[in-house]
Amino acid sequence: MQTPFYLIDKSRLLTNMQKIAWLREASGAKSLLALKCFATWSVFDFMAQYMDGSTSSSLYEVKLGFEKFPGETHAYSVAYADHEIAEVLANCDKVIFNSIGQLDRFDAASQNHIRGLRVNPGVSTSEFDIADPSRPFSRLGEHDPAQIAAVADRISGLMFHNNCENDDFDRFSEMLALIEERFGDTLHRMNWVSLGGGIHFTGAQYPLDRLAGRLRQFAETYGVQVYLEPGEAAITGAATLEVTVLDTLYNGKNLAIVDSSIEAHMLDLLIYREPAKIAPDTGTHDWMICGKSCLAGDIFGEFKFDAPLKPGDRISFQDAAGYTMVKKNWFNGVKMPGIAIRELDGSIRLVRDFDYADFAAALS
Ligand SMILES: Cc1ncc(COP(=O)(O)O)c(C=O)c1O
Ligand SMILES: NCCCCNCC[C@H](N)C(=O)O
Repeated sequence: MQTPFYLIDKSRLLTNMQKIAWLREASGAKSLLALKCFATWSVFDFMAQYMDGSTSSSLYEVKLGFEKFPGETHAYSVAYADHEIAEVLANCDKVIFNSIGQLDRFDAASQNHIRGLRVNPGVSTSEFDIADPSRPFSRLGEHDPAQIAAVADRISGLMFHNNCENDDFDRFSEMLALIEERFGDTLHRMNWVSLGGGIHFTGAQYPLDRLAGRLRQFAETYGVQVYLEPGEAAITGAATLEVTVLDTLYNGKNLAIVDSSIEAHMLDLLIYREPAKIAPDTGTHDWMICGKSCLAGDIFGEFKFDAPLKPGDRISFQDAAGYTMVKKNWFNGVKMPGIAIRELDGSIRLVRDFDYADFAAALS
């Protein structure tokens, strides 16, 4: 198969899916895939056997979830436009407005729909200012308990999303306690509550049983159906980006140029200034792996290999599912990676490829 391509490994995906299904069984909490993180719909039918549906950040995502991900479809967006709302409502089971302004604006249009409101509790676990939903002056949700209580009879649910890559159960629990303290009265008036994404509960060491107990207790206290919106937790470790070395140079360090680009194919890493990962990253030969775009800093990272790299060598970058395929772009006209799936029986099939016509069609 011609590189570059993303390779989704269903057996790795299954490990996460089984934990998600266990959590639902043990806690009653439903999990909806956050399509902003992962929207590769060829594996939606597989994931839907373990998850309860999908949630979205836009009209197009909600349509994709409604069409391709069996189960419930939640609609959320930081802001809907007037011309979008009818189509949004036609493609969802619940709509969650980001602000009271949007709830008011679309009050008549959404009157016969199940409606919710995003609440910003003012605390988060994000270590990145750019990804901190509770950063100062955040636009992500309403924060004033009195104003939220005043519209409670027009909604039946609340959505909180304030965790970010949080693998610390105690921190999650403490933040939930703050939410209960601040918004408890309104929570008692709701039928459902989404606690968003960002909880790394599929991690190897995560105390899943404690999370299940806490979610069940929360649901019973307020008499609500709890939802989670895992993105990363659902697909972490489930895909690689497969690339080939095209050329090597030496400029104080060993450099290998591959047929891909971090800016075009793993952009999230560049945004957060994190290196890519390879496994194993051992050996006595140190190499910097670079992308083929013109960006001087198009560098995947520095890794260890057993032997010097040479043109034709294959490299797999790990963890290439979340916020990766959804952000791929046509910078420099670098060939967009295809998408392949490794089935549970080990066979690999290419489900999408991109060519010059796709590049040309992306602009006009
Ligand atoms: C409202 C909402 N739900 C869920 C998620 C998914 O978060 P994660 O991929 O960290 O689990 C996000 C991330 O932006 C979000 O904003
Ligand atoms: N690995 C670097 C941090 C990633 C942060 N992901 C953010 C997810 C989402 N956009 C959010 O805002 O919670």
